[in-house]
Amino acid sequence: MLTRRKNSKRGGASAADLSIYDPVHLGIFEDGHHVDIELIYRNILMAGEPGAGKSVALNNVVAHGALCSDVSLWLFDGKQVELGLWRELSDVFVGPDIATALVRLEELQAEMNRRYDELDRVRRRKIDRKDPVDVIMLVLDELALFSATMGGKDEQEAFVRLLRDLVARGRAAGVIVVAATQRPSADIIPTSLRDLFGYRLAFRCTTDSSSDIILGRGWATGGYNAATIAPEERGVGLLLAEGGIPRRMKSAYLSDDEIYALVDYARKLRAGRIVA
Ligand SMILES: Nc1ncnc2c1ncn2[C@@H]1O[C@H](COP(=O)(O)OP(=O)(O)OP(=O)(O)O)[C@@H](O)[C@H]1O
Repeated sequence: MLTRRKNSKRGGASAADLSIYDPVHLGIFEDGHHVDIELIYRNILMAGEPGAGKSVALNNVVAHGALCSDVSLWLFDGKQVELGLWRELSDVFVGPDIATALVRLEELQAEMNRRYDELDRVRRRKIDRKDPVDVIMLVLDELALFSATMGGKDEQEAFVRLLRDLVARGRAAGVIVVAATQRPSADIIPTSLRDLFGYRLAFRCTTDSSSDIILGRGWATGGYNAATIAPEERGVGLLLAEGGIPRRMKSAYLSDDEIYALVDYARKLRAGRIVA
């Protein structure tokens, strides 16, 4: 048996809450279609210059996670304020503290390994909707603070090593990584890490090369270049889904008041006080 789900006080999803196996609404494409992404078994990287719209997009994903009866939220907030509104709903909240971040990532790695052992024991490849086990949504904002700013080189390298392992192997064990950075440079997002993200969302960048660091080499010369997004087009980005081509989209906007209302609602859902 896989671990029991922590959040599911009612023993399963009701019509009032969401599941991480449902698509996550991120915004709209420029042709007006909804951007609904399948985050289960995938990871997403968001990057772009300061003020381009990463936190707003991140909030959409965290909101979905918070409203799910099958998600544990692990929030790593290097700036302490971006994800702070969701803190009370999180199972784990890490501020700008590299030592704690490393301890928590090691715990998560151990949990992932344990889940793989159990899957192996029952001859399965991945967890699915029917398993009474939480999907762990690990949200990291701002990635660069953990991987390049705080702590010493050893700690930063350990952080990147652990993160790479979680992004590479976590999906089938129900670990989803959602990472954001305002520093799209090769030292923060090495290709070996970038390529593991099934979704990449590039908000406005200052250079063609930083756009390519997020999306992948060659997209800018092919006409998919986040440096061409105008500074005033906040929330506009290029979304690349594994195997596809980047598509221009605008993320849905959640005001602080809307986030507070969602936090209140999610708190009641998690306490089992709203049942369909
Ligand atoms: N989708 C959107 N619709 C409307 N306004 C938006 C949208 N996205 C961002 N904005 C506006 O841009 C501002 C900056 O966005 P956001 O905080 O998400 O940027 P950021 O990329 O996270 O910046 P930083 O890297 O400095 O944290 C928001 O406060 C909001 O006013």
